[in-house]
Amino acid sequence: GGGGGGRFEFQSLLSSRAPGLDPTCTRLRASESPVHRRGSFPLAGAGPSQAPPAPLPEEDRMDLNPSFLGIALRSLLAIDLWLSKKLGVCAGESSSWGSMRPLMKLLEISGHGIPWLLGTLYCLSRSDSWAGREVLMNLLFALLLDLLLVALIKGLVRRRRPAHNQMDMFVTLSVDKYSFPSGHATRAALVSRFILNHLVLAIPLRVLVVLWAFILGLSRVMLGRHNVTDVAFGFFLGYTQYSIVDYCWLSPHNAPVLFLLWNQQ
Ligand SMILES: CC(C)=CCC/C(C)=C/COP(=O)(O)O
Repeated sequence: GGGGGGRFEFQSLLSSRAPGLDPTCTRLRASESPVHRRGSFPLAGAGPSQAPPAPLPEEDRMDLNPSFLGIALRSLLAIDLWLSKKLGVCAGESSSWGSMRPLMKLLEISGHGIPWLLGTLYCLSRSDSWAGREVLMNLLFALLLDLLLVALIKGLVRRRRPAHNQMDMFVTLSVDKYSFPSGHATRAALVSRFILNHLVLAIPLRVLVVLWAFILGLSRVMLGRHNVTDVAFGFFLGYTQYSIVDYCWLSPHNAPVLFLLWNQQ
């Protein structure tokens, strides 16, 4: 990793073990030692009358798998940090695409939770049809579910934002100091799937909605707010959240109290 954050993240991966103790090596040594002890490999000078190799004990065979997984995860993390640093071209005014920063920040506001929540509440208050109210009530439920799940995962994972990020975001919650997953990416995927499923739009507008979601996700990395994996997982989570909302769809039949309460406002 070139940047401070990347370097630190690598170091934290390495320093999670005792100094000089590489778990990969430790595992390999642990796996090798019983083999050697049992003389499973033909040794130089060993006669042909040597007994056939004893099968590896169960725990030794299983022990190799986590190290492969570990190596794969560490490689993915290394690629993630490297690519995110490369793509963070609007991270500061002096960055190579620094002049695009205001535009990226405008995009950031377009996917922020506050305009979406306030906009939905406003439309709900103006809506005069049951059908419209039902869709908006579910959009509100989707937005709140999204905020809750993202805050929960951010608080559990606690992945720091990239070191090159400037923390100058418009209204944040305390968990927003963490970066995994990107709340803008979850909202972009959730809201765009919601819109595509519940609004009748002409094809060019549908394309625009998908483009907005994609560019918003990309802009998170370009602004240096997130690593690529934060955004990729955010898209996945937002897409899945829509399935949850669709499954639990609120209607006057299954949530009559909610609709009656709103009606009396
Ligand atoms: C204050 C409210 C209602 C929402 C916070 C929205 C926010 C700032 C999310 C962080 O998004 P990223 O994880 O993409 O940076």
